[in-house]
Amino acid sequence: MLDSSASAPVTVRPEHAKDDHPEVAEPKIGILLANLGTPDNYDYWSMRRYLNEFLSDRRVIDYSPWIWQPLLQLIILSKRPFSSGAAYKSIWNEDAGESPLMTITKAQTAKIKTEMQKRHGDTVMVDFCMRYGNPSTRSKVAEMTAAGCRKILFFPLYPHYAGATSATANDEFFRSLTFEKWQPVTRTVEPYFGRSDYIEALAQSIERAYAGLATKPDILVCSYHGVPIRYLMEGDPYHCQCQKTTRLLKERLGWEDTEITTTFQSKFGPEEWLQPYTVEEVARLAENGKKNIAVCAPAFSADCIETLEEINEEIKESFEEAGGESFTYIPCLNDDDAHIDALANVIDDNLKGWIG
Ligand SMILES: C=CC1=C(C)c2cc3[nH]c(cc4nc(cc5[nH]c(cc1n2)c(C)c5CCC(=O)O)C(CCC(=O)O)=C4C)c(C)c3C=C
Ligand SMILES: [Fe+2]
Ligand SMILES: [Fe+2]
Repeated sequence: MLDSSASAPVTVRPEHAKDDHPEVAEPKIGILLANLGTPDNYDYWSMRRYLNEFLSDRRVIDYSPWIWQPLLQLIILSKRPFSSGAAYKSIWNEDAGESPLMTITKAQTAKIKTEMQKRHGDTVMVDFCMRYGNPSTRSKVAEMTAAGCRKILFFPLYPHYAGATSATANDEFFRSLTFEKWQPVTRTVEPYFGRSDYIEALAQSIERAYAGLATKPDILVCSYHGVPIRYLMEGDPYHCQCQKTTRLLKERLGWEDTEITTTFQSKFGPEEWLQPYTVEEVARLAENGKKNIAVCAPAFSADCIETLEEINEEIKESFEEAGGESFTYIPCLNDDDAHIDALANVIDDNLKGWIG
């Protein structure tokens, strides 16, 4: 576990303090990165605990709990922990005893910490938390305030805003603040789906992947995690932000419309989700003669079950069964240097007035 509080906080006495005052830590600025979360293991109970917390979140599934909870507890959570557990097992980082999302989030945090300390020295403290599972948002907010962070910048690591991701991470952060006697000053970070440094990092990763291929793919499929269409109609801007990322990427790469497309994956439940669905679109592409495709996943800042298992196993299979010949998955930006630099720039832009 990455431990940014390894050195004990330096404590000072308030200037007017008598002996009956507690000591307080030297003030710092906390940068708390947040990702979605992940199970502690892939066994039935670890999976059930994780999925229960995740799928009970009303920002994710907004049905009335009177209808949803019996369905979730009695039907979904009696089956899905087995199938999801098997999917996690196929991608698990056995050496570290954790999921890829956890390993990559730790690597990102370590690099961002080095970069921020290079830029700002010891006035900043960098750490990460998860919305579901461990390390919890509440535990990290408590650690940061105890270490003297009188200001905290909370940064959900999603390029695009969605109620089911950024907003629920922020909700949990705000709830965590309710437990602090001396609440820090806080800010949350604007989505970065259109920033030129993020688009540049994406474009470079695609150019690198294409340079290593014998033949240029017929098309690049930008596969974003989906949400129900109803969420878009109720005002969630996620769809439009995803479309904009693809357009900016296409412009930066200097490509034609026919060389790149947007799709949505990971449909869950009976409602209609954003379309086209990746799993169907790759089959259609193969049937229409596009036998050589590449797929990237710009909505994910780190590879996870949805990219390593769903895209690179299920979606690839759908393409090949429809006659596709060559399927290249381009990994997420993860701890790529250009990505870390872009994230550090997002942090710096959001620290304005607090630092420098
Ligand atoms: C990248 C943005 C994401 C959006 C938008 C999103 C919306 C959303 N997700 C679900 C249901 C599930 N998502 C699951 C996993 C998962 N989702 C994201 C990201 C977004 N979700 C990530 C990064 C992950 C992977 C976590 C990991 O540990 O690797 C799952 C779990 C899959 C499983 O275990 O079976 C579900 C279920 C909904 C319903 C939704 C929008 C309403
Ligand atoms: Fe999801
Ligand atoms: Fe849109």
